[in-house]
Formats: sequence, structure tokens, C-alpha cells
Amino acid sequence: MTSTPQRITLTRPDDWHIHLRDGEQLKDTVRDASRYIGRAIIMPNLVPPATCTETALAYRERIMAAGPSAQFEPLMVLYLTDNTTPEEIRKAKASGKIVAAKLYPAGATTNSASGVTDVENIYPVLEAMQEVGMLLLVHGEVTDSSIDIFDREKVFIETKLKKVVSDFPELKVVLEHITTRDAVEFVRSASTNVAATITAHHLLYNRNHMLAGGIRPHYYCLPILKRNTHQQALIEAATSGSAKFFMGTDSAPHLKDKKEASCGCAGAYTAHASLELYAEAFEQADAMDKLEGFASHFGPDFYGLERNSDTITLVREPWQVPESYPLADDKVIPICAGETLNWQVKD
Ligand SMILES: NC(=O)N[C@@H](CC(=O)O)C(=O)O
Ligand SMILES: [Zn+2]
Ligand SMILES: [Zn+2]
Repeated sequence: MTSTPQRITLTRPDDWHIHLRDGEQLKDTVRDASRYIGRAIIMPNLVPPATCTETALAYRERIMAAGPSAQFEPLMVLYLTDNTTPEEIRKAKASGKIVAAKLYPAGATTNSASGVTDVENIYPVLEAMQEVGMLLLVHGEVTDSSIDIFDREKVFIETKLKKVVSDFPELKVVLEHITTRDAVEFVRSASTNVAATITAHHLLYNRNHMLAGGIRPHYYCLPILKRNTHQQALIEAATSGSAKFFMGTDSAPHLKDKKEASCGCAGAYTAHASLELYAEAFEQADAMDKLEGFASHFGPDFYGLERNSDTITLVREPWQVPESYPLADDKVIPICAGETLNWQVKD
């Protein structure tokens, strides 16, 4: 990586966790997501979810039909349910286009109602995944209503994930969008088969940004923003140079009125400025030299894929984020709407 204060050239980054949605929204989400990103792990929580090889591959076709930039490659993910079979895992793996399967504890997040009700129900499936080398991606929160929402990630790790990781030591596991010091410590102390993605918004914000001085629904996502000591642990992990932590934006668009509502949806839209937002966080931490590993190297290394061979350039040229972006025939409010970001990508 060559670096001057005003200009940084880095290996083309990949996004290891993104929601592109479906239907009319695809033309907008795909355009934003594919501007300079190479590969992207496409989340399968559609309505209905992409639970089998055919539906995942058909979804991939719809993404490609939406006209992404030439360098963009969607990597597909199977949505696990109580009824997923080991045969389906083998079929998905054989397709060559499905690289992972996603564990949504039923009811944990947006469109997770068909998720897994008890991880023991999918043990034969995890066995097959371990055998064929398919990654397990995890939304790591318990759904028990008696557990405080701010503790759900920590409790999931303690009561569910530790057991899975010890029962399937060869299974590669990504704990997605981590939000706590507990998750950082768990991932650090686990084997090299366990890694985590971290979003830009969890690096930039804590729960005060969402709740102090007024309630700001566009900061509401799951797992929910935590206190600033957790944010600090995430910043330390992302900028540590550890290959266990890499970029996954979790860009998750919802129409403006679905967020600004009496019961608003969880999810933050960041695909308009994914690397630019990370650059902001890394610059604040005085760690711009660590951005390339996090954004462009550690993800493909963990997935067992080649790093991208081309580069992009970030330039320190402040710009104002639009107040909204089009989404189908409506709009989405992005993170940092109307605010100034310091970095932009010049492809
Ligand atoms: N992160 C979120 O708050 N929402 C995501 C689902 C998810 O990734 O948990 C969504 O699909 O909207
Ligand atoms: Zn999630
Ligand atoms: Zn997500």
C-alpha cells in the first residue's frame, strides 16, 4: 500500500456482508453496492428467504440482471432453516456460486422468522458444511425475550456459539456484525477457523448517537449499537491488523417510512459510502495504514479466495452525503445523510 496523507491506493475491497433486497429495489442497491466493491456476500433474508440452491442461484441471476459494474461478483448464501438438509448443502457447494450458509436464530432480526429455532436441529447440516468446506455465517443474538437486548450477543456467544465452535472445530465460522467487547474477545481467543465482520456504523457510533438528544431511527440496526466502551473495543480490533476481523458493511436498506415509524425496521444503509465510512473511522483512529488489510486482504484470505488483483484509490476530498437516495420508486435515508465525509473513492 502506498500512502500519502491525501491519497491512498489499496487492493480493491470486498464486502463480506450486504443486503441487496429484491425486485424493484435491486437496480438501486446493486448500482450503489457495485461501484467499486469486488466481491460481496449477499444476505439471503428475502421474502421468502433463499433457502435452497435454486432460489439462491435465481436470486443471483436477478442481481446480475440489475446491471452491476463489471468487476462486481455476488457470492451467494443459503438461508438455514430447521428443515435444511445435508444434501442441500452438498448441492449448494457443487453449484460453485454458493459459498456459505447463514444461521439466523428464528426471530432475531429482519426477515428471520423462518430461521433456526434451535441450533441442535441443524447439527447434521453443520456436519455436512464442515465436511465440504462451506462457511457458516452467524447472526449472533439470542431471541429469548427475557434477555436484555443489549446483552443478546454476549449471551448468544456464551450459550450457543461456544458449543458450536467446539463441536465443529474444522467448520469455518464468521460471527457477523459484531458489536461488543465480548465478541472481540471470543473471536480473538477462538481458533483460526473463527473470524468476524465489523460494520462501519458500529465503528463510528455508539448508543448515544442513537438515543441522546432525540431518538434517531436511522441508527437503529441489529445487533443494536452498544455503549462507547464496546465501540472502542471494535475500533481496536478492526485497526489491530488481526486477520480475524474484516469488512462487512451490513448495508441494509429500508424505505424511509419503514424506519421513521412507531415501530421502525432495523437496518442502516451504508452502501452509498461503504469504504468511505470505514476510512473515516480508521482515520479517526490514526490507523489508515491498517485499512487495506481489513477491507481487502483478510476477507478473501479467510474465505480461501484470491485477493483482488486490481486497486482503487481513496482521495481525501470532502464531499456532502445526499439527504436521501432513490430506492425503487421511494427513498432510503443513508447513514451520514447531509453530513460531510472526508474521503472518496476514485476508481
Ligand atoms: N442489521 C439489521 O439491522 N438488519 C438486517 C438484518 C441483519 O443483518 O441482521 C436487515 O436485513 O435489515
Ligand atoms: Zn444480522
Ligand atoms: Zn445483515
